[in-house]
This record gives sequence, structure tokens and C-alpha cells, in this order.
Amino acid sequence: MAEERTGKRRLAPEDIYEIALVSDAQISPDGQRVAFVRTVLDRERNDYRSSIWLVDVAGGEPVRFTTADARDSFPRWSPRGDRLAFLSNRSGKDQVWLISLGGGEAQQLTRFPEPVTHFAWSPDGTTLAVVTKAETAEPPEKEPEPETDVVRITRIRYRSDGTPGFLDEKRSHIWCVPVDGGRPWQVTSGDFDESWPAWSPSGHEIAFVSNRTPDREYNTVSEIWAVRASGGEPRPVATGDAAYFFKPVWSPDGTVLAFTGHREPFAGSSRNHQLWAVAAGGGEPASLTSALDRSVEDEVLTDTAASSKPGPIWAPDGRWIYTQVSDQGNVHLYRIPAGGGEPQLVVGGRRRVVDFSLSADGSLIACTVSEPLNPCDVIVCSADGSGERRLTRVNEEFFATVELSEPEEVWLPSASEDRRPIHAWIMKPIGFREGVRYPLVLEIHGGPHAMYGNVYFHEFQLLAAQGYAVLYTNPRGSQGYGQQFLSCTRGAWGEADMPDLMGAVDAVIERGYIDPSRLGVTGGSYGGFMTNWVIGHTDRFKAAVTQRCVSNLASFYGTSDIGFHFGEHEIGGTPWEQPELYRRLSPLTYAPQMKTPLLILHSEQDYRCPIEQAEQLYVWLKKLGRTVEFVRFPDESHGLSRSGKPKHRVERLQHILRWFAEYL
Ligand SMILES: CC(=O)N[C@@H](C)C(=O)N[C@@H](C)C(=O)N[C@@H](C)C(=O)O
Repeated sequence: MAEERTGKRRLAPEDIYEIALVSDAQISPDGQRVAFVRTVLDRERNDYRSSIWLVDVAGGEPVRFTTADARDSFPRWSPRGDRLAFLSNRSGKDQVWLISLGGGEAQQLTRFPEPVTHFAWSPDGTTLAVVTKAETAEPPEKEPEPETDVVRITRIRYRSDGTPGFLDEKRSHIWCVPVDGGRPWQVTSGDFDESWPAWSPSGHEIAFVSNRTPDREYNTVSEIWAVRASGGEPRPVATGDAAYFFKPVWSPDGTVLAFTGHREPFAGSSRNHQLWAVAAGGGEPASLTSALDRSVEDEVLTDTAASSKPGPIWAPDGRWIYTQVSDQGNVHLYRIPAGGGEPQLVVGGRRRVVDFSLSADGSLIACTVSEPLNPCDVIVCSADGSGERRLTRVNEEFFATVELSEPEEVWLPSASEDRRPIHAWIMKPIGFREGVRYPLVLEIHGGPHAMYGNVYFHEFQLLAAQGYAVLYTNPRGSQGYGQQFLSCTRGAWGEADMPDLMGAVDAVIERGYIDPSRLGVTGGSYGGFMTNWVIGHTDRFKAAVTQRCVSNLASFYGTSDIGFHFGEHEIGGTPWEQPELYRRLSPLTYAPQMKTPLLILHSEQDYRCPIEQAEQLYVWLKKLGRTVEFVRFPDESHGLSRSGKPKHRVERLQHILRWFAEYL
């Protein structure tokens, strides 16, 4: 029903079906067109559908270019710009398809027995380097029937969130596939995984990511290697036990390899990713962004986006390397001088640059961007960021019909002794009136080393539409504020960051339009940990919803797919070396002090924060006679809120609204 005030209606959970997601903006080599992926939620099929679209850089209506009833993704122009290669699951598993820009049907190029997960065009356009677990290029006569459904586990890393079941023993390798006929050949092999193939400008070599250390089963190393495109023994480029490197890309003259990452593999997500350069022949890499004190990865969280997680891109003159930078709730596009020096902001603003690409002459950039009131659109600009133009208006018509709450960006004093200003956003409820005091929901992000930011977030807008004020913050441990801030939560999960959250709540109450007797709290993953922690340490919240949470750090150490290093680094040691520390920092320890009515939402196949984290908390609180409910989502992973089955995503949002409506 439209509001008389605005003629617009309030947002509803089902509106996720109305929002199209654009991503992976790939500008053609000649800079004339942009290919991008458009993803929609298909209500009837309870699934996602995505297709490749084209839009002229000069403007005009985008045109749908692939029309299969499938998920098409990862469009990549041939070097001549006459063809697009893309991934599609239209044959059942993701394989590479080719389509001519002259029109006509897409042609299936690969028929590996296993999915293709990545590919890259050779500089001469004759060959694709393809990543797959397949051990042959020939399609199976028929899917082999497993002899048994019993699983024998021998590796310490045996499952990964989002993949069905457990990991098999197969390894991802690089194959080369001629695009105009000819037999594919396997380039890499052995008891190693390879990913992110990157051709040298000569086409003679392929750089890639792999962990080839002897102790790879038990470490988190990620190295850069190179191999002749014809195959043979790979050679080290940036390797060793201090390598946590990703996304290699060759300089235009082939003398340098750039890549992202850091030098503390065990620290994983708790360190800023930097941009590195190393001689293509190998050697000691040098960081080009150490003075930036920001991550060159996209660290922002949202429930409404598709992202291709792009790598760095060289300018064709070799002077610059373009990369994302996460900074205080924004993800910007910078270009870094290849020889070192002051990074230059190219695409900034209160928004997230989700992905980007460069025309062959380096004069034009295409990006997908997300803003607080607009989930996604494609823009184009010059190489220095000037002359920005929006090429799509994907959701403009829909958002003209619903009323959104514009987040107010603020800095609020922590309740900690240092009173440190904490970056936060406040959303007033739809229909806000002066003089009225509203219920407030505190949203807590996960990671912990991630960040909220200037992006559209459907769950938050939904709460505002339901009449709640919404507060979301980047407390200590968040990305975007430098390495020292990022490291604050180490060995102090909950203890270091709760004061930041409570200070922010206090400050918003001070504004006079919040009813302090109607406070709610929610969050997912580490945000679920913090939701549990908060209600175990204060009764000020009248309702709580913990999502994909962590409750028991000792069992999390042995069940999370992140791996044992996460607990050892983030908490400090192993559960058997530090039992008291694991007990002290586990929210479950404080269950007897938890009085807030709690809704527990969890996915059955969550391998990041397995459902045992929720089960323990639920049974303890039921035994303690607390108001607690446990909602379990079958056939869903940790990513339910972002990429789960559409129907489950709607139901999840409905459960959150139901709980707050009942107890707030
Ligand atoms: C590899 C790694 O360390 N990943 C962590 C960022 C991670 O997945 N942490 C979870 C406990 C978490 O909090 N995830 C967040 C991002 C979520 O919202 O799921």
C-alpha cells in the first residue's frame, strides 16, 4: 500500500525478487561496449538466472546478449574484441562457451567432466587457459555411479562452505584449450591446486596461484608460480612460507609480475592485502602500497550484490596498476605507480566499486558500482576517473515505487576508555516523525575483519520499512581503518569491540528519537558471535537474532572450514594449550547470564560456522528456561543471506521481522 506522504510503498522481504544485480563490467578492447552480467532471482524456479548483456559506452539501452535459461557469468572479450567467452551452466556444469559479436548462437567450447572455475584468453586470442578439476578433457560417457556413499576422510581440510558435501581428492589444474578446434592439453598436474591463470604478454608462459610448499596440508601459504604454456615444470616467482599471494598479472612488457596479498599466511584475513611487484623471473617482491595502510581487496559486506572479485590491472603503458582499495566503508578504484609512489584515486565517493576493467588502450574504465540507495549500476569514465557516465539504470523503475531510508554517516564515541570515534551509519525508520521515540536494531558485521559501508543492504532497509531505526558500525577489528585497528580484536573477541558497539548505541539514544526500552541486536557469523556475546554481557536488549553464529570457540576450532589457523591466530594458540582463553572468549560460557529472547537462525550445510555452534547454544538456553527459538534452513550454506535459495532468503527475513515484532 502506497504511503499518502510519498505515494511510495514500504519495502517488503519479497522485493529481493524485484532487484536485478549487475556485475563484472567488462569493457571491450576498443572501448566501444561494455559486457556485464545481469542476475535475477527466479521465483518460480526458486533459483538464480544470469545472462550476459551489452551496453554501448556512448549510451543507450542495454541489450541482452545471451538468452539461455541458465546462469551465464564471467564474460571475457577476445583480444580482437570479436568474440566473448563466458562461463555457463546450461550444459549442467559450468563450461566455457563462445559467442561471436556478429550474433548467432553461443557455442560450447569445453566439455570437461568437471566444472570450469576460471579461464583467461591468450594474448593472440587462439587459446584459453582454463582451470578445472577434470583429469581428462573428454566428457564422460555417463556420470559414474559412486560405489558407495560412505566417505573416508584423510586430509585436515576436507570440506568447504558452499560446496555440496565434502571435498574430493581431485586437484584443480590448468589446461589450455584452442578456441578454434584442436585438442586441449594439460599444463599443470600433481598433488597441488592451481588457480588464477595469467598469460605473459608473449603467450609463452602462464603465471598462477598455488601452494607448493611441502607442508601445504597444514599451512595457509599461497604462492605465485609460472609455467610454459606448452607445459613442463613450473618455476617459482614469489614463493615460500611467508607467501600469502593472489591474483598475478604481468606488466605489458612482461618484465614484472604484480599481485595482491601479504606476508603472514597464518594471519589470513586479519592483515591488509597489499599490492606487490616482483621481477617476472622471480625474486624478492616489493610492496607498492605499504604506506597506504589499507587493503587492496573489496572488504565490504552486503546482502545484495554479485561480485567478480577482480584482480589488479596494468595500464597498457606500464606506468600504473589499477586496484580496488577498501577505505572507511567505501571501496574505491585507485591506480598505483608501477615504480612506487603516491597512489592516485580514480573512482571515489560514498560507494563501492564492485569490479572494473580497462580498454586496450587504457583510455577508458568500466565499473560496476553500488551505493546506499542503489544496489548496482554500470558506469564508465576516463583513465583518470574524469567524465564519469552511468550506462545502466537497472533498478531505477523499481526503486521509484518504494521508500528507502537514507543512511546518515556518523562517527560515534566508543564506550571504551579511549572513547575512540567509531564509524557508523544510522537509518531512521520510514515515516519518521519528530518527537516520536522509535525502537532501534543494532546490526553487527562479521569477519571480524570485514566492514559495513556505503552500499545497499536489503535487511537494513527492510527493518527501517518496518518502523525500526537501524544502527550499523565498524567497531575495532573492522577493515578499512588501518592495520592497528584491524588487529585490536586478536585474543579479545567481544572484549575489544563490545564497548564500541555499546558506545554507538548510547550516542544514538542521546539523539532523543530512540526508545531505550526497545533495543534489538542481530548479526551474522562473527556478527552472530557478537550478538551472543552482547546478550551474555548486558540485558539492555529486548530481542536478539543470532545468525550463522559462533558460540563455542573450542568446537569452532575443529569444525569451521576456515581452518585451525583462524582460531590459533585470532584467539591465541590451540584449545588444548589455552583452554581458559577459549572458555573466556566463548559466548556459550555466558549462556546462564543470557536473558534476552533469542532467535537462532542457521543453515544445515553451514561449513564456515557449522550448525553445532547453534545447537549447543539452543539446548543450553532451553535447559536454562530462556525464551529461545531455533530455525534451521535445509540445503543451505553459510551464504544463505546473500546467495541462498530465494525462497529461504525471504523466509529468513520474515523470521527476523517476526521476532523483533514480537519482542521489541
Ligand atoms: C577466510 C576467513 O578468515 N574468512 C573470515 C572472514 C570468515 O569467514 N569469518 C566468518 C566467521 C564470518 O564472520 N564471516 C562473515 C564475513 C559473514 O558475514 O559470513
